[in-house]
Amino acid sequence: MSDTEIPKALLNVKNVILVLSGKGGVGKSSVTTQLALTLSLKGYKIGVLDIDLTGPSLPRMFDMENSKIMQSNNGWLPVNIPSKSINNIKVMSLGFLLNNRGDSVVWRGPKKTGMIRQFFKEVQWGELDYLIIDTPPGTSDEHIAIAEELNKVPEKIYGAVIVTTPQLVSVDDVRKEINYCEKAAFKVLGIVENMSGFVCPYCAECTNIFSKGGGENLANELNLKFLGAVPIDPSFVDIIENQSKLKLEHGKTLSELYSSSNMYPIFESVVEQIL
Ligand SMILES: Nc1ncnc2c1ncn2[C@@H]1O[C@H](COP(=O)(O)OP(=O)(O)OP(=O)(O)O)[C@@H](O)[C@H]1O
Ligand code: SF4
Repeated sequence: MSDTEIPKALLNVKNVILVLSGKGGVGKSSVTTQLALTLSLKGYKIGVLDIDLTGPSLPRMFDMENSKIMQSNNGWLPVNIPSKSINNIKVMSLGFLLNNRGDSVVWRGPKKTGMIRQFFKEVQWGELDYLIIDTPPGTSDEHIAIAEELNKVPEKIYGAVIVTTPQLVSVDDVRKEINYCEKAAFKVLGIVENMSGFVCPYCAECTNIFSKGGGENLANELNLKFLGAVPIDPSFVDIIENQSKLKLEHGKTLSELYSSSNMYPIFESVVEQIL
């Protein structure tokens, strides 16, 4: 059953960026948060929509696990990230609608499709420069629903960032994701190779645990932009998962913490290449 109603939630959204990966756990949500933070520090108004329905991880990554969505007369109000220094990122996630943190979402396809349509109709983003959508891994019911909604407003589709790890198994799955982008008429903005080597926190030596270069080779082969290699970096997990603790310990704001992190220059370069 298809629905022809224009996605009202995108009325004042200028551009939509999708973050995709063939496999789970390769760092899609982490890349989504880094893109959002980097773009916000450049002054853009950002929305982040977590469509990873069965594993919504953005509330944790933005340190907003206890947040709840408010309902207005016109729909759902997304939540501002809890930061004094960053006031231009709003987030919507199924995680905010669950009663308990540990609740699982075991839904069949039509229910997932219904929820995605509701996200595209109900969320009151207000004016946004970029809406970044974190998707589930692979090509599933959620991907079909996203493509159907976005293709009603093709002028808003900015493109897709594909995330992979360097190994061949992950890289092979990326080909399927690129195939999905072609079918859905999403421009591929480029490939990010995440977990590309491990940076030792003691001596800063980089060891290639999961090999290296798979993402870059694939980008070259398919004539796509290689946006950058992101190493496995314990400080990255720290910034993402322990924001409250770090802010308290160091007396720093989130923007100070993030802009002084090892990740910032890498994602600044990624963002420069896609803008
Ligand atoms: N470059 C990195 N360095 C260190 N840790 C990382 C890096 N990238 C991701 N991680 C960690 O790996 C875990 C998985 O990352 P993330 O949740 O972003 O993956 P995902 O692809 O979105 O997963 P899912 O398929 O479950 O949605 C997280 O704990 C995250 O903090
Ligand atoms: S990279 Fe160097 S400092 Fe880091 S664990 Fe290995 S030997 Fe030790």
